[in-house]
Amino acid sequence: MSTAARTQVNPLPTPAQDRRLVKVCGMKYPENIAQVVALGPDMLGFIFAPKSPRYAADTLDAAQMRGLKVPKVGVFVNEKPAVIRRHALHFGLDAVQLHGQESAAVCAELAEADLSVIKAFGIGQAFDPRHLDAYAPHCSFFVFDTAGPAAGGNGFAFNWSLLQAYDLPVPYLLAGGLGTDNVTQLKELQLPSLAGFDFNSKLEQAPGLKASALVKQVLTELHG
Ligand SMILES: O=C(O)c1ccccc1NCC(=O)[C@H](O)[C@H](O)COP(=O)(O)O
Repeated sequence: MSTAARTQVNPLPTPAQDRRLVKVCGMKYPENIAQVVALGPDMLGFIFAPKSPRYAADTLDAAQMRGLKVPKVGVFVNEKPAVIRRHALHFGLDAVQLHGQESAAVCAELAEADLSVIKAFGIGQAFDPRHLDAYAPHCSFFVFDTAGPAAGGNGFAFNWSLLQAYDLPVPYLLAGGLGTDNVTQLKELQLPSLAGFDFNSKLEQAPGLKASALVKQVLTELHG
């Protein structure tokens, strides 16, 4: 019999009108992962983009990852589908978040390989939902993040009111510069198909190391 740890499978959460989902992204260290999981986020994100200071492939513990009882989202930037699938298998990822210029065809290929796909889009001064039509059939969620110098983790917000134009059926997470300074605004935010929030650099002590007190504060504010 194999001694390899079996993978805990966690379906992505279902969006609900009265409860915004909270994803804590950019987790890197096993002990910190255990601390944050204990606080009850809806999803955790792990960065597999080599240029990121949150690059996690070398620090994660695969056995811990496979046993986590929270949906695990691997974040990739313009990575080859074969590499994405290898990481997904090794770390027991439940979903992949594509944070570069990946095509709708790449999303379809990964979805056909039984991975839940989250496609991220960087938003600058304008937003046209028609650019997303081809992605919709293959994605469980979108992420709308601030366009900036880095692929992600830029730490500042975009003009959220641009999302009033959103009219697709795919639920989305809002990202970019979310933290304890704007969580009260987030709580009141009304936007079409908004499912939740993706927190990252503003909850950190150092890149990839989340401050439990800050994570707890946003979870308490949003979930009570
Ligand atoms: O966080 C990173 O370092 C990163 C690097 C490359 C691609 C994506 C990355 N983060 C993905 C996320 O989902 C972040 O939560 C999102 O960009 C928002 O980050 P922040 O502005 O720091 O809140």
